[in-house]
Amino acid sequence: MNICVFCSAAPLDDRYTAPASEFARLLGEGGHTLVWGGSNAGLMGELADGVKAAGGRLVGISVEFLKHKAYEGADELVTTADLAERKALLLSRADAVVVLVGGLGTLDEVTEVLELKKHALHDKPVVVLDTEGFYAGLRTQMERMDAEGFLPRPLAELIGFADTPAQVFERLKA
Ligand SMILES: CC(C)=CCNc1ncnc2c1ncn2[C@@H]1O[C@H](COP(=O)(O)O)[C@@H](O)[C@H]1O
Repeated sequence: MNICVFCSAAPLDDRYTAPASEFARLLGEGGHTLVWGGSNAGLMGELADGVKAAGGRLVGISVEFLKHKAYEGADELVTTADLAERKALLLSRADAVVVLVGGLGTLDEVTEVLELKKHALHDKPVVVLDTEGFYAGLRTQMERMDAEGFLPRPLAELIGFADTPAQVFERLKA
């Protein structure tokens, strides 16, 4: 399976990096391909290192203004002209999307994927690894949208939440 992962480009505390490394190991050992932003920065770099060490394939989709931070050692590295093109390519190369802890870049990416799914422009599974309850606030906000009629289809069809890396793969049936 080609699994697109959105996650932080920042160097993070062990309580965030350890579950991400476990996720990377399961992805690689499962014979999957990581499709990601192609950077060596922070958690993105650690994720790629973990997948590679576990024998997984790496497909990086970088962007012109960040290509100086591109990960060396990807099996395939594509550089897009801008962020919009990168987001489109990340999704088109994926069978499923997984969201690890992240900041505004991650939020931008997952929001776009969910908006496209809302409009039935794709139907790929989207699963959040909710490490340390990091996404509790976002989840509460989305549940309120769901409960109060802001979403045209049930939230549970758009996105799933997992507490552990193993649960992510159970949800993806991968
Ligand atoms: C120090 C430096 C120049 C880092 C390079 N920074 C980046 N390199 C590659 N992808 C990025 C970068 N910043 C944001 N992104 C994209 O946005 C997400 C990370 O943004 P954030 O840290 O969550 O907000 C990633 O999924 C990635 O696809």
